[in-house]
Amino acid sequence: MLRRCARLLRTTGALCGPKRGRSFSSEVLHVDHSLPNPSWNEDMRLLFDQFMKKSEDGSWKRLPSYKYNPTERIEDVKIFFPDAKLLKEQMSQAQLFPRSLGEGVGFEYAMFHNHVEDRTVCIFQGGPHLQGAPGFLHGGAIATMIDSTLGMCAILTGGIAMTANLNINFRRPIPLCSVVVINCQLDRVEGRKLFVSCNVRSMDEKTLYSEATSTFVKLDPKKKIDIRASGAFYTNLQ
Ligand SMILES: CCCCC/C=C\C/C=C\C/C=C\C/C=C/CCCC(=O)SCCNC(=O)CCNC(=O)[C@H](O)C(C)(C)COP(=O)(O)OP(=O)(O)OC[C@H]1O[C@@H](n2cnc3c(N)ncnc32)[C@H](O)[C@@H]1OP(=O)(O)O
Repeated sequence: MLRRCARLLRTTGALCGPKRGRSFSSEVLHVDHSLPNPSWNEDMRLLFDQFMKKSEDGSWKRLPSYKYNPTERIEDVKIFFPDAKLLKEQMSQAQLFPRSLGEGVGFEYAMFHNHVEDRTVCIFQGGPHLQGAPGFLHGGAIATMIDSTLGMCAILTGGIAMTANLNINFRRPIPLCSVVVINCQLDRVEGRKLFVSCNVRSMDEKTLYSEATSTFVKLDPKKKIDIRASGAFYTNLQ
């Protein structure tokens, strides 16, 4: 496993150190990171191909994923924000956390959604920069992917919502650089509350790594979100 991680670090160039500066070119904006790249191991590719096959009849759909929140989504979210200009800047400049690390060293994942069954599946290969206990994934990294997958499931089935509550049971440690499957479903809807749950299993489904339940709350258009509070963020970056 450690050898596999070392190979990953070499192929992705992570040992060369961090790159300086930021690029906001449209080329960077439009790279879909939920497609196979050289850092994906065989298991990841196999699962990806299996889900692409399942997507052929339209029951499953691959969810594209970018470093930035796609500004096409702005129509869906702008009713919640009083300042549309600031929102647009935020969505196109700030990076989505799970896509903010270099290729292969952090979160490699692809999600698929089934609209009929209200289910979202994420295939996830956690790279060497997500280490917690030696040789295993950090719990926060696991929580990030669980939250992201549950979030997609909630948003795609119920509309724009935020995580209000997240409970995770970590049953077994997840080996670094292994591939796991996060299986999410919408359990029920009560008013603005969307109850979702998931399990995280090994590729052969024999090992149950984690289980989680979560409540997402659909945003209320009457309650505006003021992102001016993150003004310091822009000052520091520029
Ligand atoms: C705008 C964000 C979304 C934008 C998405 C845009 C595009 C999507 C594109 C790509 C998506 C990419 C990734 C998608 C995945 C994302 C996953 C990440 C999601 C997050 O990482 S997100 C960050 C962490 N998240 C927060 O930062 C939330 C902080 N929080 C709040 O902002 C408020 O708290 C809020 C809005 C949650 C509710 O506030 P509110 O004022 O609208 O609602 P209110 O309090 O009135 O509650 C209404 C009913 O929910 C019940 N309720 C409330 N809180 C509860 C709790 N904790 N447990 C159980 N029930 C709860 C009440 O009991 C009441 O229930 P009842 O109706 O029965 O009385």
